[in-house]
Order: sequence, then structure tokens, then C-alpha cells
Amino acid sequence: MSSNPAMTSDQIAVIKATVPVLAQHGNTITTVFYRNMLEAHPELNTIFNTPNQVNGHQPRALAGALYAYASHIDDLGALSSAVELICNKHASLYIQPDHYKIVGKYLLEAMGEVLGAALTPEILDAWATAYWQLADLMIGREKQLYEQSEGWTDWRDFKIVNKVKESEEITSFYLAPVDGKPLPNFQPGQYISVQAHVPALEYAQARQYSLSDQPKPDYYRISVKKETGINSSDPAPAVTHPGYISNLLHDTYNIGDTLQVSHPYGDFYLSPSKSETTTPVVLISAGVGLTPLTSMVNTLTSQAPESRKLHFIHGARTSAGRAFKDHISKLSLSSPVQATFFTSHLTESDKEGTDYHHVGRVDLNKLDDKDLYLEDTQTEYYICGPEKFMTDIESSLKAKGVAADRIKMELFVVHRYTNIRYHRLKSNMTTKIGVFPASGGLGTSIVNHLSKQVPASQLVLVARKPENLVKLQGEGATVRHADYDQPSTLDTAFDGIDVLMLVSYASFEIEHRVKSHRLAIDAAIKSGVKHIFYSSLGFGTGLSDKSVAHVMGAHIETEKYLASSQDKIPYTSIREGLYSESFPIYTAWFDPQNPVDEITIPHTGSGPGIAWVKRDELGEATANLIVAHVNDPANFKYRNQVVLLSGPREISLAETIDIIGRTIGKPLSIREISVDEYVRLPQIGDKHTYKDVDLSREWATAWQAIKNGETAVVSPALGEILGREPEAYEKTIKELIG
Ligand SMILES: NC(=O)C1=CN([C@@H]2O[C@H](COP(=O)(O)OP(=O)(O)OC[C@H]3O[C@@H](n4cnc5c(N)ncnc54)[C@H](OP(=O)(O)O)[C@@H]3O)[C@@H](O)[C@H]2O)C=CC1
Repeated sequence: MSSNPAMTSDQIAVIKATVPVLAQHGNTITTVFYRNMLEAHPELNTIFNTPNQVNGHQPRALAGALYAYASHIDDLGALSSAVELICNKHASLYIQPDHYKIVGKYLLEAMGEVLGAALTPEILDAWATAYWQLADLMIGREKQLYEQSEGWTDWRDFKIVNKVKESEEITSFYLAPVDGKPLPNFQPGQYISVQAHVPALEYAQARQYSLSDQPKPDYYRISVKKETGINSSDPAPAVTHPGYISNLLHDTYNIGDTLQVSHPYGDFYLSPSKSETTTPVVLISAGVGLTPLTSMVNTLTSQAPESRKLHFIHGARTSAGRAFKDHISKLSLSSPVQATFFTSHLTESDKEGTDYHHVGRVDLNKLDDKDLYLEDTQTEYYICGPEKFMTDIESSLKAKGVAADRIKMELFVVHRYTNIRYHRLKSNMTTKIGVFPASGGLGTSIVNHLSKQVPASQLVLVARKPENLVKLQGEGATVRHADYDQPSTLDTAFDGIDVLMLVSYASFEIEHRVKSHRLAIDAAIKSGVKHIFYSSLGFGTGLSDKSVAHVMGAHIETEKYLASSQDKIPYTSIREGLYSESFPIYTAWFDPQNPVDEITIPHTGSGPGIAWVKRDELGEATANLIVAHVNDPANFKYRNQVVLLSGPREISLAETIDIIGRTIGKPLSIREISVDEYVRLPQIGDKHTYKDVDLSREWATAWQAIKNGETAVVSPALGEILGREPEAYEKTIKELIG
């Protein structure tokens, strides 16, 4: 029993009030925290993944977890899956109660260092209590896990007794305990931590590897993918590449060598079942994600060969890269296992029917419903692979009517798990969701992502050109006409809609835009809409209602109007971050097809930057927020709030231009010019003209806003809502212009 004090209701209110502070400063706090703690306690380097420290992933993940914790401080049940995932990983690293003391000390000190006087004694006290509330919960759960480990409570020496190449990239290591004692059972799907000394770092590092065979008393098998492009004899990737340990195992660990291994842990595993069960199972994986599912298929075929339907679906980049192909194919001949292989890049030697069945990435729509056992409402689905793969497959299963609680995914990273609210619930089948305008870049993306999660019959799509929406109309969506510029068309446009997504009027002037938004909000109130989402913009330093950017003026006014109308219609204003795709606007219309050497803008390029974000990820997260509200309006956490969705990293304009230059293979530079010079640039033309009025000078205030840091805020909300790390700017740009 803990002796730490329970949180008071005042402290809970203080924690909730600091959520926006975490949105803004969380990343800086956790970066300072790791730096200070590891400087003072270098022995902890063995516990933390060094490349993830260096690439900023770990501070971001912790900032996301803190943000989720603060947001759910009065509803900790929502975090129980995340806590279970973290505690399992902690147990596999043998985290002890004393570690929590060190982490608590440095975390609170980092808050003080970053927030300065803003961290009042009252806030500090509330956070100290909140920290120990969570720490006690986790220490308690980890104690239980250690108690269930049959006395195996520290790293144990294992010898490599066999090393087998399974494919071009994947090699299995058979690990037997040096002490020769029998190994405990595990649940198929669980992992072990493997610790290896890294000469380049002069300390050990641990990584988690799924067990790839069924439980055996004398060995564990892991199957490890070798990353291309890194050489384990080169010390540099030891600090930068998360795949370094895997390559070290491939290159330098052989039969007879010793490694340290943890007891098996993990919360992704085959539902423990009675031997007589006949519930069908579909195992869907990509790449090396097949390892835990191979453990499952081996276990299942050894238990109930003739009664249980099993389908093993795997996607590989090349057929030669597919591990266990012969093994799975053989199982499919002698037991009720179906095997379906997808290969994205065929080679001449690939034979259809043996090396592959379908070309391309895994696409469940290429399979018959009966082969996915959709008719059986008990069928369980297990997915493992890259995050985007898992969430895409999950959406595809949901669109086919599979209930969320029958879909299980292997999610390794913590902050991504806090999205349970956004992905795991079954959509309420009667709520009508409206989108206006439902065309355009953002509107189309929102509608596409909504249609993956709810039946088209729940969607009401409103646009000034409804003829562009026939596809979804054909699938059962209601389509209506309305035009911001013809107010009377708004009168009945939102009738029957429960939740409305209002995409802002596309313009950068203020007056007409605000008037149009007000008319639409009033019309929504009249039509009885129960909640309105509004697409605002990512200027304004996080959630502030001040901005020097002219383009933000209409959004701030609209947010004020929404706040003043909240008694009539609850709202959520989503500050959609600056689109990665919109770089031309901030580079004086740089054209990658006709590239100039020098970009002339009223900005030097250095100083605070922009947390760029891919437009389609904004559409996806916006759709997830709408679905979260539809599923559980009473607990929707952004009711009457503003939320910022910005990208994963702040990138200065100079670096932005550098990335664009590298992508097109041409060095680019910035030359700062005055606003007077900017408005006269020939390429500006009428790009900033609205209804014959030239707003170029007003537009140029955006650069001052960038200089002031208004667009530099990295908010963890996007990753949390997407359930994965948002796409890196470099990748979006490469896809766009590479
Ligand atoms: N976050 C960011 O970086 C950026 C945000 N934005 C803003 O975000 C919002 C959405 O952007 P996005 O979807 O990318 O913009 P798009 O230009 O792709 O789409 C504009 C949409 O507005 C519709 N529209 C235009 N005029 C009217 C009208 N009078 N009545 C009804 N609908 C109208 C268009 O309909 P139709 O299909 O009929 O033409 C289209 O659906 C806009 O307000 C835009 O200004 C813009 C750029 C960057």
C-alpha cells in the first residue's frame, strides 16, 4: 500500500488546467528531463533506447504520455491499456521502484527549468502528487508481473544454440538458458527483451523481440530482421539507428555466444482459449510483423488441428524476403490453415500460387468475405506490422462490420496507445455526421477517413457542387447543396445532422469570412445540430487568441463566436497546422518544376519555424475526433475547447528550403527582402487577391507570426489521435515533388 497522498479535487483541476502548457512545452520538458537524468545517472543508458533519445522519439513519446495522463487525470480507466503496455515493457527491462524516484526527481526539475516562475508551488505540488499516483499504480502492476514470473526476476544468461537464415533479411536465433532449467510457458504473441553489449557505446542496450515459435521447455526462438544500409562495424549508427542492435545480432552473434534475456511479457497475445473452442482466427501481418503470428499459428496447429479455422495472411516487399514461407505453406497442406501471400515487387522467378497469391500490398478487399470468416461474429483478428499497415487493416475490417473488440494489434510504443478512445470504440450507428464543404482538399480527406469508420448512410455531405460527390452518394450518403455565398442555401442544409464539421471559408480576408462562418453556425443551431467542429488554423502559438497573422484573424473571431454560442451548440475548434503541401505560399511561390536558386521572402529563414503537417493526416485526425465524439459524446474531451493539430517537428524556413532543395537535387538559398519588395514580386500576381482587393501586404504578416514562434508549437495531440507518429516532413515532400 502506498504512503503517497491521494490527489485532491483542486489538484486534479490544476493538472487539467496545465494540459495546454504540456501541449506547448511538453517536448522541451521531456528533452531537458532525459538530458539531465542521463548526465547524472549514466548507468540508466542501458534501460533507454539510445537512438530513440538522439532522434527525439523518446522525449516525444514521453511528452505524449504526459499529455494523455494530464488530459485523463479524472478518467484513468481510459489509460488502462496504455498502462498495461508500459508495465509489461518495464517488467521486461526489470524496472524497479527506485527508478521511479530518479525519474520523478528529474521530471519535476525539468518542469521547473522549462516553465520557470510559471511553475508555481501549487502546480508543482499537484504534479508531484499526480506523478506518484501513476508511479504507484505502475509499481504495483509491475510487482504483480514479477510475482507471476516464477522467480525469474532479473536478466538471465542464454546461449545461442542455433542460428537459421529464414529469408534474405530475417534470421532466427534459438536461445537456451545457460542454467539448463526448464523455461516457463508464454502466451503466443508475447516478446522477450534481449540485452547485448554494444562496443561502440560501451554499455548494453536491450530490445524487444517477439517469440516466433510455440512455447518449448528448452529454448526460445526470436526471428530478427536485418536493416539495410547500416553496418554494425560502423559506430555511428549505434547512436542513431534503432535497428542497430538487430544488425549487431546478425553480424557478430553466433552459435555458442551468450546474451541476456528477460522473462516473456507483452499484452498482445492469442486469447487464452479452451481446447474445444472453434472460434476462427485470422492472422494478418506485413514484413517481420509475422513473428508473433507465427508463434500463434504454430501453437494453434499443434493444439486443435482439425477443428479451428485459421487464415494466415502476409505481405512482403519481395517473395524472397518472406520468412517461414515453406513452413506456412506446409501447414496449409496438412491442417485447416489457409495461407495467402501478397508480394509488392515481383521478380521473374516468383511463381503464383506458391511464392505469392496476390500482387501488391495486403488488401483485404482482394479476398472473399468467406475467407475472412466474416459470417462468424466471433472470429478474432490479430494484426502485426508497421503502424500504418495495422491501422489501415483495422479500418478495413471495421468497414466490413467487424467489431472493434475482436481486432487486436501489436502496438509497441506508448503514446500511440493513448488513442484507444479514437480507434477502439464501435461507432454509434444512428448519429448523422455532416461535412460542409465536403469537397476541397481538407473536406475530401475528412470524408474519406470518416467513410472508413462509419457506414456511408450516416454521412450528410454538403457542398456548392454536389455533383462532385456522386461516388459516396451511390454508397448511401446523403448529398445536399449549400453555398457560403448564398446564405439562404444554409437555412435547411444542416437539418437532421447531429454532428457537423464546418470547414472554414477558403479565403484570407477577414470580414466576409467571419460573416459566412457566423451564418453557418447560426444555421446549424437552428437545424438542431448537437455539436459543431470547426477547422481553424495553426497560427497563434498553440491555443492563444492572439496572432499577428492577418490570415488568423477570421479564425480567432470565429472561435470567439463559437465560445459565445456554446450554450446553444457545443463546439470543438481544431487548429489545423500548416499543411506540408502549402510550402509554395511561404516560399514566394517556389515552383519545383521551374526552380529558382534563390527564394526571396521577408524572412531570413532562421529562428522559430513551422511544425508542418500533412493535409491528409489532418483529415484523418479530424475524422477520428468526430468519430470519438459520436461514440461517446458525454466523455468527449475536447467539448467547448480548441485543439491544435500540428506536425511532429518544428522546421525552420531555412531547413524547409534545404529539404526541398535536397529533394529536387538543387541547392537553394533564402534572401531576405522587405515587405514592400515582396508585394511587388512578379510571381505574386493576383495570388493574394480576394474579390479584386490585393491582400499581399496583409498576407505578409504571416512571416512576422512565424518569426514570433506562432507556428512552431509541436502538439502531441496529432500523434495521439492518429494512433501513430505523424509522417515526417521529408517523406511528405519526397512524395509530393521527389
Ligand atoms: N492549414 C493550412 O495550412 C491551410 C488551410 N487552409 C484553409 O483551410 C480550409 C480548407 O482548406 P482546403 O480544403 O485545403 O481548401 P481547398 O481550396 O482545397 O478547398 C476549398 C473548399 O471550399 C469550398 N468552397 C469555396 N467557396 C465556397 C463557397 N462559397 N461555399 C461553399 N463552399 C465553398 C470549395 O468547394 P468547391 O469544391 O465547390 O470548389 C472547396 O470544397 C480553407 O478555409 C482554407 O483557407 C488553406 C490553405 C492552407
